[in-house]
Amino acid sequence: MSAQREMKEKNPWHKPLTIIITVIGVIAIVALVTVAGLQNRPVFQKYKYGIVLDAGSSHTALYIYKWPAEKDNNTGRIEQKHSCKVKGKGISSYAAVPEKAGTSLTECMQEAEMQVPAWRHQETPLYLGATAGMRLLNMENKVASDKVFEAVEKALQRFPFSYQGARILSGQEEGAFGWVTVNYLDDRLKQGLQTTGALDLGGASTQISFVPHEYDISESPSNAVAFQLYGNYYNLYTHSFLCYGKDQALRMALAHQTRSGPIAISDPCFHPDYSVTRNYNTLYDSPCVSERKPKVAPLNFTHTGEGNFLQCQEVIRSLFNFKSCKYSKCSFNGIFQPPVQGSFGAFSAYYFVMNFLNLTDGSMSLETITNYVANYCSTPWDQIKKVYPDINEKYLAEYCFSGTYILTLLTEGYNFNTETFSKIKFIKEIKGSDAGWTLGYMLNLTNMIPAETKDSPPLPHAGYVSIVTVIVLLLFILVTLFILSFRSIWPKCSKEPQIV
Ligand SMILES: Nc1nc2c(ncn2[C@@H]2O[C@H](COP(=O)(O)OP(=O)(O)OP(=O)(O)O)[C@@H](O)[C@H]2O)c(=O)[nH]1
Ligand SMILES: [Ca+2]
Repeated sequence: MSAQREMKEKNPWHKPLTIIITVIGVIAIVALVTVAGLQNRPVFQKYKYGIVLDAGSSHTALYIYKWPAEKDNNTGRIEQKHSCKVKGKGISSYAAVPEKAGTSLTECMQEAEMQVPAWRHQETPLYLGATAGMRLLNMENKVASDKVFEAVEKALQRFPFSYQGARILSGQEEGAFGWVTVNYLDDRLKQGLQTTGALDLGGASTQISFVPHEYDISESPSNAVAFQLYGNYYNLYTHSFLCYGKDQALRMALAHQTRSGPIAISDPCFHPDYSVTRNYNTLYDSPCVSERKPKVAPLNFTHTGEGNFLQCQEVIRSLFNFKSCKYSKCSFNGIFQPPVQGSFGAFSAYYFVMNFLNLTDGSMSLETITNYVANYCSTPWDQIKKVYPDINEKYLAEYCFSGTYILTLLTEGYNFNTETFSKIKFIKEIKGSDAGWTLGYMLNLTNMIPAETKDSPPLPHAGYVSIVTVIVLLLFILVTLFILSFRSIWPKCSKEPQIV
């Protein structure tokens, strides 16, 4: 009995001190795990959302962006959650039936309703920005353009989001916001790194934006945009060429070849054996070419292909005016442009076309690419259709023209040479978000490009380290005390080695 009592007294588990040490130890471990967990927890908290509709000349696309709810005070990373391509053509094509411009958006807007949690709908800003298609319609027929906007506004206001308006972006905004998007997604702005230029080829206009090496803004102030982002200053050069998107450029090329009103043309920018009938009125129904419509012309003309890259380049060159330049340097049409500088991201139709032609591999030289396009253009149309049976024939027929146009625009228009051309990356998206002006537009309108940069965890780093160190020290002391109190009974518990 007394031996049992003695054992009990010696057993450290029966000492109040041991119990206290154990309790404190457990609390310390729980505290350590909690602090570490909170400090390093993944950012999967609630999100906020923003929606931008890109009403382009060829089609409209809806983009939903999301960012961590507690970080919308400028520090959270914004990413694309979802995109939806509106069926049919761009809103400017509904000039004669404006209501349809509104209803065309319904499906994508319903998708947005599903994508954004219902409890966030009311606070989710919704923007619509229209680009070159509406710029042209506005020039051509202001009343029709206003009606399209009215219909679009009415349609968008029916949805539960926080509608912030629909408007036409200036070419300068379109270029600058594309540049912001690319550099934001690449984390170049936050880190103050060298920026990347942005090349956007749309259907009706094309934009070039970059930070030049030495830039005398005063030479052409209308091409300059000054930014202060994350504490850094940027003097951006940007220009948008209306009518030089790939659809309007093709119109201009066809207009050039039909200027005398022939019944047939043999076009070097289309494949040999290609042949379609085109309507004169349809071709010349755009402010980019309407003034050049031949006085006397039949209703239609036969458009056949010839597949000759060099001659196609000649036709394309005729769309540019390289002669007049009142500045120190010009791109074309008398527009000031400093020499291209640094790396570039080329997106939208630059990407669609170069990706189709398998020319997005950065290691290919300008010469290889040119030879490839020349060879592609000379391939007969029947053969092309056989090789690509699943590709929309309208797109397929135009890749020869588009490839040649892209090369001519970049080299002779913007003056990229063999060396600088290799710094162009043809991209669709960056880290899961599409390259384009929409993200930059939303960042600007929601004031989400901050002056300060740091993501701050709940505790400052020094505080976190101190707390963890104190807890670890405490644990160490407790474990030592624990071992010491156990040692008092070890001799009894341990087995003596037995000599047999
Ligand atoms: N091959 C191919 N072409 C496409 C695709 N999507 C759009 N395009 C064409 O590429 C060109 C440019 O498209 P976008 O960048 O959407 O042009 P947009 O925004 O409608 O036009 P802008 O208002 O001038 O910016 C147009 O000629 C489109 O018809 C695609 O998936 N594949
Ligand atoms: Ca566009």
